[in-house]
Amino acid sequence: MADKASFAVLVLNQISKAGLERLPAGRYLTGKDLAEPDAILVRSADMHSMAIPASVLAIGRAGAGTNNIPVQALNARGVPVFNTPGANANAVKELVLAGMLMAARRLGAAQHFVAQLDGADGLDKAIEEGKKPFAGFELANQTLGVIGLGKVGCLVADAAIKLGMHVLGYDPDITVDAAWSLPSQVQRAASVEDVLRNAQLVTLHVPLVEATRHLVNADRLRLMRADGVLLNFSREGVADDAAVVAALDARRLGAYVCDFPNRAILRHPQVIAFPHLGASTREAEENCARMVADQLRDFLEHGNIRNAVNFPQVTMARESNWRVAIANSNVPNMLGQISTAMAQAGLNIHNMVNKSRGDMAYTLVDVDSAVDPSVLETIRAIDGVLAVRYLPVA
Ligand SMILES: NC(=O)c1ccc[n+]([C@@H]2O[C@H](COP(=O)([O-])OP(=O)(O)OC[C@H]3O[C@@H](n4cnc5c(N)ncnc54)[C@H](O)[C@@H]3O)[C@@H](O)[C@H]2O)c1
Ligand SMILES: O=C(O)CC[C@@H](O)C(=O)O
Repeated sequence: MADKASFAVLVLNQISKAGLERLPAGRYLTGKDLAEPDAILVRSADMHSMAIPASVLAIGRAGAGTNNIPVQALNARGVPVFNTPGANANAVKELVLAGMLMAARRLGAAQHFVAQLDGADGLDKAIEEGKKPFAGFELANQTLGVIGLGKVGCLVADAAIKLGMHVLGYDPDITVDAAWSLPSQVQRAASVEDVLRNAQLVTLHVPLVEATRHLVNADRLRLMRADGVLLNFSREGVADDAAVVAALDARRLGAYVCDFPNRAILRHPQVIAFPHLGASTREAEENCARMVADQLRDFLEHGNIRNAVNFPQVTMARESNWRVAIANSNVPNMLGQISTAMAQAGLNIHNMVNKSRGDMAYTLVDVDSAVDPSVLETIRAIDGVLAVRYLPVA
């Protein structure tokens, strides 16, 4: 297999020009209709039913959630799925703050009331009389529960503390970096139930995976205060929306703020819904596009893996002109077999890095001379090897 002089990148959603510009036209072809792409750039397009061409070496998600991508199936092909941790977190945080304020002060209904006034004589009286139903509550001194303390959850927790709120956070897998980034005032909850029982407002910031599907269900909703506010900026499916509507109708929940409208919640008077707007700011779209383009390029040209959801972080500075990148199952004796194949072909290993994550492992090997295609075929034939790429410096 020879070095690839150029790469074709299929673009499934609108990706900011700020990112596409980082794939230089001389080496990259980007477009919506490419038959045999080397990579795919995507935002929220559902790829589960898509036939992903065999030519695809990587997927780049300009955003955080990857539930629209068939990651398991791509594992079997040794294809990394990159995302952009934190690149849109501030945009989501700001919309969560807006959602909390809209719910606390009934701003949507109040604005609707003003919009339908006809401006006739007696307007001032109509305003003063009409505002009575819109008296709300202040966020300061309320308790906000944050479920999921990753990039978004940590920013929301920090902003809430700055607004004078008490914050109760829950994340069984919080990273050390995330924990360090949290203000010391954030209290640690023992469970989802603990958060729901003790917070007036509860905001969800977890990925949608099988373990988080209907994380907030009918039983758990019963733990919330009758005037409580639930905010879902995670994904449709993290809260059971039918159960949420039942709780709202039975006056066991005060309001639901949601970024994923569907038939169950549409036009409900106690629902404040946005059209999946969390990440839709100019800044977030540019941040995500730049980050994903850089990661994709580093992988396509050098085999480096940064921020893949299904592979370990593996980067190695280039010290030789001949690099082989191998994705394999995380099983014993893979490195032994790979290095034996290289040694038998008379190749001297200059530098090597191998890391694993769950079922997946990834190896970068720099050698001191050119690699014959037959060596790559030998490595490709090893049981457990999923993908092999040769990346000589052009
Ligand atoms: N509305 C939008 O436009 C928008 C924008 C960005 C992200 N999102 C959604 O928000 C999610 C979170 O984004 P992020 O950037 O903070 O991701 P992140 O990966 O930085 O954080 C997710 C956190 O959730 C935690 N978690 C997982 N399962 C949990 C559970 N059962 N209970 C508690 N915590 C759990 C993880 O440990 C992690 O810390 C994304 O996966 C995406 O679905 C939506
Ligand atoms: O791309 C978008 O517009 C939304 C992205 C957002 O849902 C995410 O998970 O990052």
